Amino acid sequence: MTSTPSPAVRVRAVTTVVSVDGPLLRFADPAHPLAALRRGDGIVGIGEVWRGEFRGASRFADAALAWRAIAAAADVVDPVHRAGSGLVAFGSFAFADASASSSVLVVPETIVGRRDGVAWVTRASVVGDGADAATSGGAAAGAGHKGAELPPATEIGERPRATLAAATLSRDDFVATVGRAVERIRAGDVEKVVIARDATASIPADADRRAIVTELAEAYPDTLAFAVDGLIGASPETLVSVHAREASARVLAGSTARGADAAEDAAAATRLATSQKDLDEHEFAVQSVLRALRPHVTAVTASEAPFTLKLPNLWHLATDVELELAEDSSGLDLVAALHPTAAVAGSPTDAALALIAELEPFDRGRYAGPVGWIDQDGDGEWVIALRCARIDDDGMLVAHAGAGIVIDSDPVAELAETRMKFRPIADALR
Ligand SMILES: C=C(O[C@@H]1C=C(C(=O)O)C=C[C@H]1O)C(=O)O
Repeated sequence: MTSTPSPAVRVRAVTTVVSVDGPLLRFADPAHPLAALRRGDGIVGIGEVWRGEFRGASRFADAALAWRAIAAAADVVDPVHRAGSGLVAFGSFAFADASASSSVLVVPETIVGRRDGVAWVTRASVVGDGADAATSGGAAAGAGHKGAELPPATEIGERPRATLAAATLSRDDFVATVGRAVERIRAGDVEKVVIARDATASIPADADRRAIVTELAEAYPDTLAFAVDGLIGASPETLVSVHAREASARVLAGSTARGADAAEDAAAATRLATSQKDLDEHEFAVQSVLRALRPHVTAVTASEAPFTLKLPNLWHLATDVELELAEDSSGLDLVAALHPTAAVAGSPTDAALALIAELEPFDRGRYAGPVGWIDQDGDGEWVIALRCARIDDDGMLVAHAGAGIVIDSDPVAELAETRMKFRPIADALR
């Protein structure tokens, strides 16, 4: 089931300082961009020298193990020492253990990165006996490193236009499904469950995917704009960000639409911050994160009360969590421990997952799964794949949006909330 790398796969990664002006996405592949960007900085990847694919309940553990082996055997030259320099794999994981979607880690052949005014290029290749085992980048393997010069940049093409249409679950079906979820909560089966619906669109097969990432990044500057293996989005929710044994997470749960004018907007934020339903829903999510992290950390602190996070489409209740990592825990270990949080599954987790599998008539794929990157030290940045769409090679696009359902949820209000959560993708295609 798993393509575990043989210990012989040895990756050499050499990072060099370069000078880069303008959007990093110009260096990415228009058809298969790899990117993790915040306010224009971050990393983009080109090509592929190694890919691991993982499935089933052990996908996180298998990926963490595979990455440990790759990182331990790697030969890394990194004078830059910034988040995202050196050896890096992009990753995207399926939401459900039983998903038909595989989960992936991908080491690009080239990474162009920029942070705090410093830019770099990393060139990776597979060396030694494992060179034949590498994936599509095999042609470059063993061929020695190209120079540190930047890969070719190309102008980002026109943004493809398309309209998102409700898919498996119509709006009415969603309202009915939320109604059933509320009944099950009343019956005591779960405390909270996150119910999602799907929507599709079709873009030209040759559309420049980078244009969608660019639009998302510009419209939602406080998010991580990502593109990994066909999954493109802008997530406001940091599952965990790890740097030099310190980690942070941002828990979001509890949402309301932005107001039409300043007064209404302020009132909406106040209502959210004082709504017992939303505060309860938020507390489930925070507790699930703290519980999951405890075995992996030596210290953890969360803000006393949630704050209201303002996004262009929504207000969210948010709590930031800061932690110190125990020795030997990597970003992927934390991801494995955290997923699925109550923010995207519900509480208690197992009962909520069973109810999602029963009530949602589709496979979430990688929606609501972790997406991000990891480096040779286990550092990295992982967000929950929200406000995103999977775009296949033929241009078929599938997006999902969900809402946390608790005992006094109003199904019609939850439908409205999912509409707001589709907006980043819907607007990026307008
Ligand atoms: C499930 C989604 O969002 C999650 C659910 C939220 C909620 O129920 O209030 C808020 C933020 C996210 O944790 C989504 O965007 O699809």
